[in-house]
Amino acid sequence: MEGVDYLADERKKAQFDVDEMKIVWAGSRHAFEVSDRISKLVANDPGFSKEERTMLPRKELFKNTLRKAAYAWKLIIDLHLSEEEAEKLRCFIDEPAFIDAHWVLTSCLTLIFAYAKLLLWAQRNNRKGGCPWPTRCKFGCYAQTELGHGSNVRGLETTATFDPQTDEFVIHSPTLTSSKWWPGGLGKVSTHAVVYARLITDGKDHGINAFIIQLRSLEDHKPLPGITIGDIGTKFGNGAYNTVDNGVLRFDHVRIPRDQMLMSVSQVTKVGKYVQFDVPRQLLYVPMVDVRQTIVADASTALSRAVCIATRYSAVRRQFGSQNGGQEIQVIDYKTQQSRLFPLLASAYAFRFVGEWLKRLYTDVTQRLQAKDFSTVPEVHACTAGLKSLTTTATADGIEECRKLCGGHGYLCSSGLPELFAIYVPACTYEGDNIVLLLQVARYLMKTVSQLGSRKKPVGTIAYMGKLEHLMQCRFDVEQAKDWLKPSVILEAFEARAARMSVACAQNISKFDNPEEGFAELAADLVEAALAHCQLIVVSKFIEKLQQDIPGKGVKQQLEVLCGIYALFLLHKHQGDFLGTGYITSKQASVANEQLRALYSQLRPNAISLVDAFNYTDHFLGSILGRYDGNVYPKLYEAAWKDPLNESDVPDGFHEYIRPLLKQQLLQTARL
Ligand SMILES: CCCCCCCCCC/C=C\CCCCCC(=O)SCCNC(=O)CCNC(=O)[C@H](O)C(C)(C)COP(=O)(O)OP(=O)(O)OC[C@H]1O[C@@H](n2cnc3c(N)ncnc32)[C@H](O)[C@@H]1OP(=O)(O)O
Ligand SMILES: Cc1cc2nc3c(=O)[nH]c(=O)nc-3n(C[C@H](O)[C@H](O)[C@H](O)COP(=O)(O)OP(=O)(O)OC[C@H]3O[C@@H](n4cnc5c(N)ncnc54)[C@H](O)[C@@H]3O)c2cc1C
Repeated sequence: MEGVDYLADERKKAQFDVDEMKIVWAGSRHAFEVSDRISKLVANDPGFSKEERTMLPRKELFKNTLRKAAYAWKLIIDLHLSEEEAEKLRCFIDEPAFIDAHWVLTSCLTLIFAYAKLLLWAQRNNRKGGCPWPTRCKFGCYAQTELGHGSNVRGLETTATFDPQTDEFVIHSPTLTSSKWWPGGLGKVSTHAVVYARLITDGKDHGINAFIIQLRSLEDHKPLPGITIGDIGTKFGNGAYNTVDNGVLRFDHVRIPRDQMLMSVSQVTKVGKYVQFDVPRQLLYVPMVDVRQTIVADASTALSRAVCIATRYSAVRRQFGSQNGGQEIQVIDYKTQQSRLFPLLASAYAFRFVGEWLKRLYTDVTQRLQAKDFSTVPEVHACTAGLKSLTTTATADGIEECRKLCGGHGYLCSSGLPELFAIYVPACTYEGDNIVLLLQVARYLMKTVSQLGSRKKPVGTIAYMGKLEHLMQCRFDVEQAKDWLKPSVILEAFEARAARMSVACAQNISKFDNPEEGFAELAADLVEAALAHCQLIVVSKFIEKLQQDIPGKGVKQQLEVLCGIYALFLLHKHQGDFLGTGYITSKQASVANEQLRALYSQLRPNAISLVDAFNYTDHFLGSILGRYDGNVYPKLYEAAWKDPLNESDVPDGFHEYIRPLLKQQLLQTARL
């Protein structure tokens, strides 16, 4: 039945002001209003329908994405949307596209610009003359990864050899493995790319640098001479990331003007002299930090979508326990369902707040860079790398868990979960493989531990290492479940665990003659230590959030419950670390679990309202199971009939393949 709110009773149970929570989730009243307006604009516009996306063949799917992108672009111009509104439009259209890269390029929002802006900043500061970066009527992509090398950026093979005779670079792909492979937007759309290649002057290899290269004609869109480009093929999942033209690119001695090198860390003069600037070489990598912090901010959006679907459906779905012909039990009331679902709900909120914090940290770093202060680059690199790894792994796993939480119906595309998973899961790989990134955090931690005796005091997220003596000795000395709710207790537990794991790794590495050999041998332990450090950051930023003034009846109390669940769930999951490092006893661990169960019970009546606070439209959720009104069964039934297979009662192929078999079977039966 249309118009009935099947979840109304659940909504009545809320013990907090949902509208105020919506503002906390959005980040501010202004951010809420923009999101609310733009999400409704998209939801009410049939031009942005997603209904048939998982059923379209690749070519049609891709063309449809091009149509949506052009339509979105027109709306931005016609409605005079601001950058903030345009970014929300991109988010709520909910279709990964080449346009993601283009928007970064032209409006400071898109991916490529994120990469280019720091490089260009340095370029502006070190070089006179205009900027070669295309700003109008062009589409860009970021071409770093090659067929043979992705993680190992230093191992890239594409060459950029300077020719002083013509004042040009010759760009070349010397081997098959040097083919650029994966860049989004490259395969069919981009006219330009930022290409990472080895700089060679006078026969000498100066390592990786970035170049802006035109790839396609602006007249007929054909690849320019010497350039081979194509799409790399269909990817995992129906619809999903197949809306993006991830591409392959090869150069055959392509010439570009000298000023198309992004001279951020070094320069090549007209006579071919290589000049290294007085800036850290890592500046070349800083743009990756920009995209990683965006990915952290996006993780909470993807996870909250899955959690919203699974929570609403868990309140609608009933199994077992009917008495005297009454209704069965809502599956959300099973403790096992709660212990799988509620930590994910808590994680969505935790990732939201750590994402906000990371954005502020990153803004601070970019301001420092403008003032040529590079001191905080290592910390922001460790934070973005580590949090990108933690949040994307937890989100990808969380989406899959939400699918399972929805039982069989979660496996239908109409649940929205398979496609959400297929779109999201590459986040564990792109912009840095998650293990490779945790190893970067581990390097930072080992460096910090080795410098503890020096005068360099650890600051920022690593400040806790400054009280190492205390953290190595302290013991958790309280016994009651409610003690686990004290922020200072939780914080010390996570600090002691992280510090002890790092120190143990450092001690084990020191047993090797060669520290690099030790690092390689202990890599698995180092990844665990890095994860413990990152979890500490997330927990501590949640606790910091709670110290702010949070208006609205019951809002702060709900966030306290969520924070407790996030921290105690991690403690339960990684009990081995906490027990192994000797900070808590097994009795204290069991008391913590008791407290965790109590928090689940406190959360239960608020569950539906806590997901309503995400303020997602049914269009954005794209899920029958997650519908706001809970009207699941009639809509599932209706949707089944829209499947192309149901267009006729007798399927194509019946006469060729089924009928002869049936006849054969009939004959055999007759012979018997
Ligand atoms: C809800 C549905 C979803 C909706 C979709 C929309 C989503 C929108 C958001 C997402 C947008 C787009 C998605 C797609 C984007 C994908 C783009 C890409 O994938 S681009 C390719 C990215 N590639 C990588 O990330 C490669 C990973 N590898 C590396 O980063 C490095 O090579 C390395 C760090 C592993 C280097 O290793 P190594 O060789 O040991 O390093 P070096 O010797 O070169 O340097 C070490 C030195 O540098 C410091 N360092 C390293 N990285 C950085 C950095 N990024 N910033 C600052 N400093 C860095 C490192 O700490 C070392 O410093 P020392 O002082 O020497 O210790
Ligand atoms: C959807 C998608 C979009 C992308 N978009 C772009 C783009 O726009 N532009 C671009 O340039 N690239 C892009 N990429 C490429 C992406 O950045 C790389 O795939 C990523 O950096 C991982 O590198 P790799 O593929 O070389 O993995 P590998 O490094 O080959 O990883 C394979 C395995 O080896 C392990 N491994 C590797 N090195 C180490 C180590 N040192 N220690 C321990 N284990 C290790 C990894 O953990 C992993 O398990 C995209 C990728 C995807 C999937």
